[in-house]
Amino acid sequence: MESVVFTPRLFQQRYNFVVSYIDKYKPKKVADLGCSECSLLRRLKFCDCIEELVGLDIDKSLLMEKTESLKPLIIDYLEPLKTRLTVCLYHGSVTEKDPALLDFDLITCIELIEHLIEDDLGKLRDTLFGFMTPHTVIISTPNSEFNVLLPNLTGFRHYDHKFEWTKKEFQDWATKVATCYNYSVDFTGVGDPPAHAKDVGFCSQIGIFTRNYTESEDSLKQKKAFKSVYKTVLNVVYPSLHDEKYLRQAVLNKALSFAFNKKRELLHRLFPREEDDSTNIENHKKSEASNENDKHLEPFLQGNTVHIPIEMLFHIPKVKELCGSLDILKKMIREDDSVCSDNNSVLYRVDLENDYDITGVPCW
Ligand SMILES: C[S@@+](CC[C@H](N)C(=O)[O-])C[C@H]1O[C@@H](n2cnc3c(N)ncnc32)[C@H](O)[C@@H]1O
Ligand SMILES: [Mg+2]
Repeated sequence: MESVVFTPRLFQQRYNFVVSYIDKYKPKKVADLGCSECSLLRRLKFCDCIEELVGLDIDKSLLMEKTESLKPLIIDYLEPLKTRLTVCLYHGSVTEKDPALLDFDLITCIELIEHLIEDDLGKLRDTLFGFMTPHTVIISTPNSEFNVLLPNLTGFRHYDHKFEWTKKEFQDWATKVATCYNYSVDFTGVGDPPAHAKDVGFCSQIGIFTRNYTESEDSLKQKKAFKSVYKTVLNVVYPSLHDEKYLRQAVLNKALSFAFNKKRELLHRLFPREEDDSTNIENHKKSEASNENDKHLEPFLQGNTVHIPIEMLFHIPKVKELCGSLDILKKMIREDDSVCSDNNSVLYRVDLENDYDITGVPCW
């Protein structure tokens, strides 16, 4: 038989499906049940709208192995997120009720349900739709009708699967669940069948459940009083521009690296290395003359100090966007001990005779 090749690979198509859903509906609180090696969570970390991202799995060793990959990297500190983001991993079972998973906008179960014995599937149904009650649930599971197209497959697709359902079996189960817990459900899937076997349907079938009612504050409050049973494996808050410390750092990184380059450019212009002294002095004079007119927007040299006007730094689009007003930028610069400044300029003292500035860094 002609083998079926998925491009992108099937698991990636499942993740892409979730990411597209998130891009469209912008949920803020998202949880992935049976998150396994956290591959989906690592992708969801980059969805701007998500403020709280949670993974739950019963396999603690898998979670422990992957905690590092969900912690902020150096780049996350250098380029803080615009939104807040907290990432939590819990060790626990989808059959247990814990307030940590209440009040979510979206909960995904990607290739999870087929790993549960009948009794646990019943408990998941009750926990997910009767206790967690997120606004939306996305469940994916193998479509057993597709199996005839998978070469060399005997039995189930994975040794741990407890069942694999036809389209009708999944849709019957999902429709019953939806009716029972007051959700609506739509069906789709990923992994297109080949043209000659369209009837088998998608390789992975997907149900999207949407809650039909608004949860009352009272009901939520009662459930929040439940005892916690999940064990926290990871709880990290990503650096975000909502945090004054990271906002200040992001503004100063941008503004001061720009100021430093402007200082170098100015000194290059005024004192080209190949030039003789008389040209240097002429350049210097010209520069001082022109700067009288627009000192607030052009760097200039006065005595042995380079002035980089703060107003000029404020016109860097990113700096303007981040700090909003010139006064705030001035305050941030004034309060940073590592920067020498007066109220109008960032100042660099330079040792013109030796081509070095006072910090020992070559001037140009
Ligand atoms: C096939 S893997 C899921 C893969 C993952 N969702 C993905 O798409 O990359 C099934 C996962 O469900 C987890 N699991 C099985 N029973 C569970 C339960 N009762 N509670 C939580 N997780 C469970 C397993 O440990 C495993 O990591
Ligand atoms: Mg599976």
